[in-house]
Amino acid sequence: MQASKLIKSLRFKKIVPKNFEDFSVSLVTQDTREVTLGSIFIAIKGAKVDGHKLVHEAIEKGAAMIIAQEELPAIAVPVVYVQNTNKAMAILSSFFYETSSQALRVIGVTGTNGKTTVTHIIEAIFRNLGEKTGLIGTMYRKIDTEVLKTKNTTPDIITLQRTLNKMVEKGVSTVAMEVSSIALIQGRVWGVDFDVAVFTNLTQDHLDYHKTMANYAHAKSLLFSQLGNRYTHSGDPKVAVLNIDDPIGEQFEADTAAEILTYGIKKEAMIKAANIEIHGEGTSFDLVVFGEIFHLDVKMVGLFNVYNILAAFSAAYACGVDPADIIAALEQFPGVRGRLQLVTSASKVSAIVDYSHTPDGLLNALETINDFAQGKVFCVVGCGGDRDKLKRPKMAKIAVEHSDYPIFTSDNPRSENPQTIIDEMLVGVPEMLEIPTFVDRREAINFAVAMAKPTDIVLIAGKGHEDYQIIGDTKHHFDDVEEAKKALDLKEQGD
Ligand SMILES: CC(=O)N[C@H]1[C@@H](OP(=O)(O)OP(=O)(O)OC[C@H]2O[C@@H](n3ccc(=O)[nH]c3=O)[C@H](O)[C@@H]2O)O[C@H](CO)[C@@H](O)[C@@H]1O[C@H](C)C(=O)N[C@@H](C)C(=O)N[C@H](CCC(=O)O)C(=O)O
Ligand SMILES: Nc1ncnc2c1ncn2[C@@H]1O[C@H](COP(=O)(O)OP(=O)(O)OP(=O)(O)O)[C@@H](O)[C@H]1O
Ligand SMILES: N[C@H](CCC[C@H](N)C(=O)O)C(=O)O
Ligand SMILES: [Mg+2]
Repeated sequence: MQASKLIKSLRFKKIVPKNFEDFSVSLVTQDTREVTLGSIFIAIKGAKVDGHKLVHEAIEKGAAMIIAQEELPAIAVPVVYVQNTNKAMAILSSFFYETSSQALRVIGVTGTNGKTTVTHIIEAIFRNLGEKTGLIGTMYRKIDTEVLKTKNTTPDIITLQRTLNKMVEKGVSTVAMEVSSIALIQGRVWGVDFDVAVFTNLTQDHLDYHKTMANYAHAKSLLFSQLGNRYTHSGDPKVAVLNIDDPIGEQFEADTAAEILTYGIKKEAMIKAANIEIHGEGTSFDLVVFGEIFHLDVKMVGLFNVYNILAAFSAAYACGVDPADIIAALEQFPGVRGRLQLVTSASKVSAIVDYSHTPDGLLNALETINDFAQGKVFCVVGCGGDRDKLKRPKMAKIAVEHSDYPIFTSDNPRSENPQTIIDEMLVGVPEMLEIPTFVDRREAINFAVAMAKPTDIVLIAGKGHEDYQIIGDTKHHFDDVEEAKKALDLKEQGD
């Protein structure tokens, strides 16, 4: 695409110099590390780095045009001044990648917990229909069978548009993507044409970033206001899928002009679950779809997973998929890696690795395990460094109140002192209780497994699929499932 054509998409701008020699744009990027000959570099004022200070580096690497929001000293290439480079980035990347999201069915999922799980279930439903699917979220970006690494749950808008574009090229038709609250505030999905937006739930997380729960809820609401009321490329109406049991779900009804599809268990919903029976190997329940009843036996356990299944079912139903086809996929779905993932052993002690890193997530995981545990429940848990500090005493209290043996440890301490994080967890626990604490997560897991007796369960919470521990700026290899297996093997050898 020619530069002159591309920057036409920015209406309010000043170009210096006014007349420039046109060129074919090789890449639009906000990152100097990606710049190649013929790129347009967009200077973003980030939390750590100001892209305006990196303009010379970008030009040295071949940038042929700069988009800026702050006055730059005279430079060798044309500069397009705009009011907000973040917005310009959204507009330019959408045009450069030819508004790929309009050629795809895009299902966005937001909420504190359950996004990764729900997007994986949605992906499985459409894949089961024989479609090529896309997935964007915490664990990876998936373009049909190709798996790409990811830094954020919701990537920056350029990476996102690039990924969507590649999906179109590869023949993908439906994309399930996690949309985090931070991404919504930062405009990482500006310009993305969602067809369906799903809300899972809202409980405490990320208050380090949003400061108040009201701000956090507002951030989530942006997905629903952004959904709009236009008809999709296929002529289907846009739909907001809302968990009606969560009071915030009800609030979001007023934030969108799209059609509403509600799901829930407690309140009167369009799509409901009833007669729920949870057992160690799975869950059975009746799915009530506008009054019509279907019986389901799924492999996932826990009431919260019934909510996740309802959310995914509703999203597919909103796209017009036949309930029988959705149910066929739901009954086969094996669960997601690192979400209540069972690690068994001959010693009959089991470990469960789960990504519960919020108070509500931890409570749900423990309540679910308590429902089917025959022996005692151990809970190895830590709290992330450089993340919401208010979660720490709350998660500690939940571990103490809902498990028989809580053990506190580290979970990605990042730039913080791990012992300080543990001390801040201990604030939530009555002083007379002696909680074993281990800064070294491996020691904590080994201790719990060594103490456990046959039929006991050791929940290892907070890191799920993560295969690293971030200490300072360094990512060390660390995998809870691997560690649990090693500890269980060691226990068997010792017995
Ligand atoms: C606090 C926060 O959200 N930070 C995000 C933000 O980074 P930032 O503002 O600090 O950016 P910066 O590093 O100052 O860089 C500014 C600009 O300079 C550019 N730059 C920088 C260095 C360089 O050498 N060259 C260069 O061009 C950068 O590309 C950028 O354009 O913009 C970046 C690009 O979009 C994000 O990757 C980054 O996420 C960081 C890694 C992060 O940890 N974010 C977390 C808090 C987050 O976003 N989490 C959510 C929710 C998770 C969940 O609940 O599932 C998520 O969606 O991941
Ligand atoms: N619907 C739900 N309600 C409450 N807790 C849930 C729900 N679904 C999952 N959880 C808990 O939260 C953990 C994380 O689940 P999942 O990865 O699906 O959420 P997420 O929203 O993608 O999280 P993140 O914000 O880190 O991306 C699970 O391991 C489980 O303990
Ligand atoms: N998306 C969440 C994941 C937290 C996972 C936990 N292991 C931690 O590092 O705190 C975050 O970045 O806050
Ligand atoms: Mg996720």
